[in-house]
Amino acid sequence: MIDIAIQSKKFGAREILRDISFSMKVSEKIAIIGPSGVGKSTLLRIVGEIDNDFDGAVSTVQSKAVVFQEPNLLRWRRVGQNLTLLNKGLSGSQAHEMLERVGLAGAADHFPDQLSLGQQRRVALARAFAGRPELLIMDEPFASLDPDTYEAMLRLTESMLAQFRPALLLVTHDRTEAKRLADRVIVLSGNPASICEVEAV
Ligand SMILES: Nc1ncnc2c1ncn2[C@@H]1O[C@H](COP(=O)(O)OP(=O)(O)OP(=O)(O)O)[C@@H](O)[C@H]1O
Repeated sequence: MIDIAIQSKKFGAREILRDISFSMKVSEKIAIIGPSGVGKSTLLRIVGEIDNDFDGAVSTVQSKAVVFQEPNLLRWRRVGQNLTLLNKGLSGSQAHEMLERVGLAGAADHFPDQLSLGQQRRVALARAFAGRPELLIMDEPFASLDPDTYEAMLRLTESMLAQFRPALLLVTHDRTEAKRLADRVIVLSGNPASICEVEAV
């Protein structure tokens, strides 16, 4: 169980989040939706322990991975090394297998810039799942993809979630996507933001 209990998050004098509490069961998938600027990414950064400057508490999760909208690959390292450097204990052949899993067999020795943006996002997905995370955090991972690539990425993510079964905390603008990927949808609204609706899918 991962417990999130944020009493307040401020940037300077401005309060962004207030009284946001929920728990995630093992392998539970939760989507966070809400208007632009409401505080979705701020919430993810707190849960991901990237931002510790808030009032409240979140469970410490030993093994977590974060996928952002940008693939955020190390450009000067080969694709295979992008997987092994960030996942201690992952062998070169295991990295190969993960790349094969995302449809990129043979890409291990390429540099990220030699791949398309869609392929780079697949690498980011392989890197995230390679560590077998207990919690996967995704911040609008499918934004600005063309429709075919979008559908392919969504399907790949669905099948990897089913295979590896991490808990998922996903931020998206898209309610349909939220319902497709998540067991529960949490809607944030207000200023400061709090939970205005929780929808079981
Ligand atoms: N480091 C920061 N310093 C000051 N204000 C910040 C900082 N990061 C975010 N904010 C502000 O906090 C508010 C919430 O931002 P956040 O990025 O969490 O929103 P969001 O819901 O993820 O938006 P979007 O859907 O557009 O990505 C915004 O008003 C933003 O300007």
